[in-house]
Amino acid sequence: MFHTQSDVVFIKGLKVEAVIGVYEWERAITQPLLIDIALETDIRRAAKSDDVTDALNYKAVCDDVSEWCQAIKAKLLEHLAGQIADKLLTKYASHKVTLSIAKPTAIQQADAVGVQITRHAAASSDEPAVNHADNHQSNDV
Ligand SMILES: Nc1nc2c(c(=O)[nH]1)N=C([C@H](O)[C@@H](O)CO)CN2
Repeated sequence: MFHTQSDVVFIKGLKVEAVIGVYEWERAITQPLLIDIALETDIRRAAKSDDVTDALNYKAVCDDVSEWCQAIKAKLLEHLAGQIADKLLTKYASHKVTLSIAKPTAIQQADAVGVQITRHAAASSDEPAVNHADNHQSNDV
């Protein structure tokens, strides 16, 4: 089954102080991280009900991501981003997450450095995997 809607719940510039970095001196301090998140999700139920319990709650996502960053104490931004994307897809009703994590104070000559990743939820077991190359007749874009 294709996902044809492209609704997104997003968070921009979430600031988290966490232990992050590969060098010895970085393991003894916290540094700021700036995090952007886009969670693809179907917002139609929340749009109709106007009830936050029907929504993918961005406050809950901010709280979780802050806590996970501080707990993981990753060396590489790649590791941190991968772990957080996996946790978001497991916990929240989203089939695709795009996540960027920047270290604004890591490189003096740069405004920020970081990584951006996109991850998809595993296809559910009751839906056979679809080979998109074999679906030329599909109206989905
Ligand atoms: N691709 C990456 N390169 C680097 C990372 C990283 O997480 N991913 N980290 C560092 C250091 O921790 C750096 O931030 C210290 O200034 C270097 N390169």
